[in-house]
Amino acid sequence: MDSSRGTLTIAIPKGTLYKPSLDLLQKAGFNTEELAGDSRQLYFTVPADNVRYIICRPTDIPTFVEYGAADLGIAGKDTLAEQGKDVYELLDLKYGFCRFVVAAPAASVQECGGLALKNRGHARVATKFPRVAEEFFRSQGMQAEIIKLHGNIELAPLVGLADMIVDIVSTGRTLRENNLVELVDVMNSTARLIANRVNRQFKADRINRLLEQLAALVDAANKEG
Ligand SMILES: Nc1ncnc2c1ncn2[C@@H]1O[C@H](COP(=O)(O)OP(=O)(O)OP(=O)(O)O)[C@@H](O)[C@H]1O
Ligand SMILES: O=P(O)(O)OC[C@H]1O[C@H](OP(=O)(O)OP(=O)(O)O)[C@H](O)[C@@H]1O
Repeated sequence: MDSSRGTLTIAIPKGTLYKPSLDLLQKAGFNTEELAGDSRQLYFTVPADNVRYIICRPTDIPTFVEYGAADLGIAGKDTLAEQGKDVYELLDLKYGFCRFVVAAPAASVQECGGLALKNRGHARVATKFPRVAEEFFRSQGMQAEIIKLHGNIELAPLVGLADMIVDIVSTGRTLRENNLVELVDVMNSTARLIANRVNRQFKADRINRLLEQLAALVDAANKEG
């Protein structure tokens, strides 16, 4: 088996991780110029690099990779933790840093006697990450009713849909501007390079080469601070 042949298909997440992902690939010597414009095209082939890029919703990246529609993809650890898809996590790319937190309205902190979670008893929790939330509350020995939402989670406790939220926080601005406070820091998340389990072997030479390049770039960026 020649494990270096064939076009490599890389799934790039649109949204927050899009630009840093293209920047990293460009630094590794890949031509990502065509993807940098404001085109609505979702599929790009760069024959000179023997690479094909597909542009996906961030939460769909693990699915494209699991099914082998992409050999590689870039996804947040938050998404990977939530979905538990059968993909190979190759590298922590160390950008897209955010944290999973439990948060509640500032006003309720006084009512519950402070930030301690245990004083809150049975709680209704809104989140985009029901699996992470459920596992967290179970690990605390707490009962929680999990309400799945698809975005703007911070709204839920402000209108009585939930007592608390489990969501990701980056700068903390969204929590602050909605008068919510962090009760618990659950887990950190950064972007990860993931691979399809079969194609990781089948295209091992190419993937290993790319992996080494990216790992060196990530290391260098980290040393720069
Ligand atoms: N405010 C943020 N700061 C830094 N990284 C973030 C932030 N929000 C999300 N991320 C990271 O970027 C990833 C993609 O988030 P983004 O907001 O672009 O898409 P999404 O709305 O979560 O995805 P989808 O459109 O598929 O539902 C997240 O999984 C997370 O790892
Ligand atoms: O701490 P901050 O820097 O304010 O960032 C946190 C916000 O970013 C994410 O939302 P996103 O923009 O992905 O929108 P969403 O609510 O539709 O998921 C997250 O769900 C928070 O709302």
